[in-house]
Amino acid sequence: MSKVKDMSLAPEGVRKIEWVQKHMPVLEHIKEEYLETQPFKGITIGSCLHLEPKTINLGLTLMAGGAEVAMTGCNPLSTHDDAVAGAADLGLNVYGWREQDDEEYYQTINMVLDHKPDIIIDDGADMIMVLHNERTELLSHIKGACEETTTGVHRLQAMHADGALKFPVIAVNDAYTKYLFDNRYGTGQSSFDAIMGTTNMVIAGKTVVVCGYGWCGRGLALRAAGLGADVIVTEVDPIRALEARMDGYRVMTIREAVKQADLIITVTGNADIICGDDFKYMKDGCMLANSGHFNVEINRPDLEAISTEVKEVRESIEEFTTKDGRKLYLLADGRLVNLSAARGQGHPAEIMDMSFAVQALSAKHILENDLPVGVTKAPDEIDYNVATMKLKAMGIEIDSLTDKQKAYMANWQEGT
Ligand SMILES: NC(=O)c1ccc[n+]([C@@H]2O[C@H](COP(=O)([O-])OP(=O)(O)OC[C@H]3O[C@@H](n4cnc5c(N)ncnc54)[C@H](O)[C@@H]3O)[C@@H](O)[C@H]2O)c1
Ligand SMILES: N[C@@H](CCSC[C@H]1O[C@@H](n2cnc3c(=O)[nH]cnc32)[C@H](O)[C@@H]1O)C(=O)O
Repeated sequence: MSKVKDMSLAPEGVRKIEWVQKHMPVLEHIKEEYLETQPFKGITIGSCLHLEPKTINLGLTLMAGGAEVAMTGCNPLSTHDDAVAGAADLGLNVYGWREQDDEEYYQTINMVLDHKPDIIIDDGADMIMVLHNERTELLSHIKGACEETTTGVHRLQAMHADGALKFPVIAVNDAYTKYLFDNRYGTGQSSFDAIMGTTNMVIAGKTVVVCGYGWCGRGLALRAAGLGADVIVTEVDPIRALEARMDGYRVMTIREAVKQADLIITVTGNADIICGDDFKYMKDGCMLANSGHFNVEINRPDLEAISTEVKEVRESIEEFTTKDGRKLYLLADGRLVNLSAARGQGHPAEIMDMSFAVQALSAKHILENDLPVGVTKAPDEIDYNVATMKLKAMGIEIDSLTDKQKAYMANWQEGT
């Protein structure tokens, strides 16, 4: 069963899915293995992930392993209508279309839950919240869930601390082969890909402010500098602020940074990073984008409050004319620019290859182990497995420890 916008887009969707499959060798390897071993026979997996070709390939991997798979999107703007049509054509249950309103967004989450999933794969924890708040009759059926992103992990940890979480969750985000690559290099590349594609503007010579120097922020600052920007970082954590400074960026408060910015990218997972009077200090023409979470990092109502006119001047670009006559530009409604902008394609396939390999292996881990209720990291074995497969696919060989080296590392008596 499926609910998508236009099934005539299926051939193009299938073409795009086939393209990413050529660039996701680790997931393809797991798919072949699952086809043989059928770890998910008789199991239903429900996912709430950005619906685009790479995610569909994860769905196909789980289906190859014997699962009934039902998928919906985790963001109202990020679904690719051709990819979901292709997915439906290839036998997945898929519910979603681009530009859903809030009601439709939660309706399609419920459509997935109607399949009575045993395992949930979530991104941002919206599906897990619906399960705990509205579909409590399904809770006892759930064997566990995997969470894709930093903020989802934070929400679930907070939920567990309150005693509210009712099943085990694997924090896929916290695997090394996820955040070190996806959050850093993935967000760094795909955000600029989307910003440049959306605006058709140059980055070189611009002052780019990156708010938040976590794993995503590090990637964004690195790519901004590589593109020739003058990079400013804002932080609230003194250690990360210091790291940003020593990595070569200017560090200052947001109030100072907004005065100099040509482009501001928020990537904190926090709310109200740009709000209130911040908008009053911005230069005419300043562009605003978010690559963090939901649409709360840039406070749109506060921007509207100082504006006399708002209009879409180019696809995924809104122009706000302020009362004092400046023009400020908000990209993709302040939602994740790399996925929500019409030209956002999300992370490169080679990156999602690793993130989704961790997802596919973690889902199997949930089935095969009696995990405690709570949020746990994916086992190191999964991480090393994925890294080893990725290196192999890249044709890279590395050394291994000799017995003598192992003995030396385990020894505490030998000194100078
Ligand atoms: N766009 C994408 O594709 C993508 C990919 C991965 C993660 N994410 C999301 O991006 C966000 C960041 O993820 P991360 O892994 O980098 O998290 P992280 O925890 O490593 O980093 C977040 C940083 O933001 C800082 N911060 C918090 N409040 C701040 C404030 N008011 N001003 C300045 N800095 C502040 C924190 O101190 C921290 O250093 C999360 O919401 C995550 O879910 C998006
Ligand atoms: N659902 C929330 C949460 C942030 S999504 C951030 C996650 O998106 C994931 N992501 C980035 N690019 C892609 C992609 O192309 N396909 C699927 N997921 C992606 C990435 O792993 C990251 O952890 C929201 O939309 O606001």
